[in-house]
Amino acid sequence: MLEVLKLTHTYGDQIALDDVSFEVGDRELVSIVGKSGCGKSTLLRAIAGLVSPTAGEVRLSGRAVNGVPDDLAVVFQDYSRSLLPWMSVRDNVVFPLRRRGLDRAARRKAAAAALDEVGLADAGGKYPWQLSGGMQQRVAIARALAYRPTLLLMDEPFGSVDAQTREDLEDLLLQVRAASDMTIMLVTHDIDESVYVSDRILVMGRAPGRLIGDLAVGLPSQRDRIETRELPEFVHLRSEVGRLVRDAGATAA
Ligand SMILES: Nc1ncnc2c1ncn2[C@@H]1O[C@H](COP(=O)(O)OP(=O)(O)OP(=O)(O)O)[C@@H](O)[C@H]1O
Repeated sequence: MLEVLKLTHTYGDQIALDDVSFEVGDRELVSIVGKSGCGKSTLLRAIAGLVSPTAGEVRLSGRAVNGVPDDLAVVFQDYSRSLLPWMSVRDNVVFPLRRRGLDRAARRKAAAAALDEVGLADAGGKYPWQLSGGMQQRVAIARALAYRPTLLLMDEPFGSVDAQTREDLEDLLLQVRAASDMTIMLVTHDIDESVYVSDRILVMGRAPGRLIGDLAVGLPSQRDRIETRELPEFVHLRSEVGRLVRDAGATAA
């Protein structure tokens, strides 16, 4: 469903992405990991049509991406900037649905279902600033779910919440993923997280950003935050990804 073909991007004379190619299949959940500055966000922005690559191409469902595609949603790390503080939680979720051509009743119904799915059925009338960080990120996820994208891009979505909330949100991601047809690409610094939630992990090396690993995660689809992490396959894969990231360049993550 997604093809990234010989993608190169430079900022001035700095090469952020160098000849990156891969494909992602329908309903796959693929994580991108790598040290800080290796080009993960640039790659995600190029897939989202927010950055025009210097060379190469992104194709979504067979069509070249030249701007932000209609059937795409993005969840960013910084929920406080992505949610509109003057709108209720419900209206934040409803807002992008105008682009979907839904009438008012259908928009409200879709928003209520998505808020229910993320465990915030009763929070629709509240404002984002009345919620905890983890709840605000749930709202951002509900907004993406209500939109029913073919492709969901997540850029460090759990990077601004505490460790316990992060685990809850990882489980929420697994749960919403099981209940939908979305393909998901997740940028994360957290190798443990990448192994726990993904079907596949792409590892990027830095300076310039290249793909240095593409690993299948052969864990059962039913995952448990404690038991899955005890499985030998989990421990092995976490070490393998960790080694690739560690040996990829000298700059600290
Ligand atoms: N708008 C920009 N203008 C100039 N250089 C940029 C810009 N955005 C990113 N870069 C540079 O491109 C390289 C890749 O950045 P990018 O943000 O894609 O990496 P990243 O892997 O997502 O990093 P992090 O994990 O720290 O968010 C870095 O060296 C960065 O300094």
